[in-house]
Amino acid sequence: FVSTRHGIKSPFVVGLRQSTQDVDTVIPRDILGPPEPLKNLQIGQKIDAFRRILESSTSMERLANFTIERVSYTPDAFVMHNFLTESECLEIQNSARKAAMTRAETITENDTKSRKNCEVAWLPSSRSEQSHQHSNLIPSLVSSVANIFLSPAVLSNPSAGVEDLQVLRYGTGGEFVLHHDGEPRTMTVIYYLNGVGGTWFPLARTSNDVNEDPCTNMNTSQMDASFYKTRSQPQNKQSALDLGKDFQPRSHGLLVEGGRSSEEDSPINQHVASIKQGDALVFYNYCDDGSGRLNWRALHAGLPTAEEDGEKWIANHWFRVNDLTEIS
Ligand SMILES: O=C(O)CCC(=O)C(=O)O
Ligand SMILES: [Fe+2]
Repeated sequence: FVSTRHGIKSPFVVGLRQSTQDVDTVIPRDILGPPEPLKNLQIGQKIDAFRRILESSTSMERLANFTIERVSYTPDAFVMHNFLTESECLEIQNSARKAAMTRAETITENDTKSRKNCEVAWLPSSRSEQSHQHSNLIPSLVSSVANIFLSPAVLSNPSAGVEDLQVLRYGTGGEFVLHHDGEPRTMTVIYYLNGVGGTWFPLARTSNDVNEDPCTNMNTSQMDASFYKTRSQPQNKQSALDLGKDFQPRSHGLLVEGGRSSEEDSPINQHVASIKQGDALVFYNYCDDGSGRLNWRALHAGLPTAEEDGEKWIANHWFRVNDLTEIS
């Protein structure tokens, strides 16, 4: 991802659709979603991947294996099983504690209730900001994720980048109500740092069978249009909540749930994907059909943390393309 800083020009002419105005489609398809071979991965299929880990005790590099599994078609969503080691999960938690955690606030103005009982710390993503005490863990996660999940066109877009790592600690009952991660966050990565999950996508399609699509009975083009009317900042929270009101976790959409021991356990049903400590979820927030529109089906919530789960620790990495028009 370092190359984007040097401004290698993309060969594509791209531009983001502006608010609700109709403009000609100028974004090629297959840029804002998963590249090959992830694109063609079916639900239930896995591919093997690896990343380089620097062992801090020995300063030796080793390759760590993990698997990638598709968990939803719309939005495109994947779980990376065993992406982080336990000690890496603890390192991130400890760095967040040291950085001092403050009450989490969402980007939506005048809205303090979207996130409840949740604290946040931001840790630098860029290599140059790593202090001597810090390992290169976070920058190395950025490169691994970017190289696997971003298309060549996004990787070479000079305005593409990643935000600092946002670490969240929820207490019992802590939650984040239904929302869309919003513009210009093209891709979200959620790292599960202690095995507690509860991330729910009510509108996700997790089956090849169209009858099992939670949105079959919806007028999807109208949904698209109404989402578009309300997506401007501050996000209209009520309209987001309304979109999920007829649906239930475990029966509709996709629930990314913690607590089950291993990926070998067969899931309860197609609406549930199990994660454990060190797993990560990757999903795409834009449609990849050339329209440049946000995908309203990427709406999601962090469900209230159960008492028996105690704390829930996750971290978010938001990859973004700040200005697709820049390279038009
Ligand atoms: O808590 C979760 O599981 C999801 C968090 C989330 O969606 C966010 O922080 O944007
Ligand atoms: Fe989110």
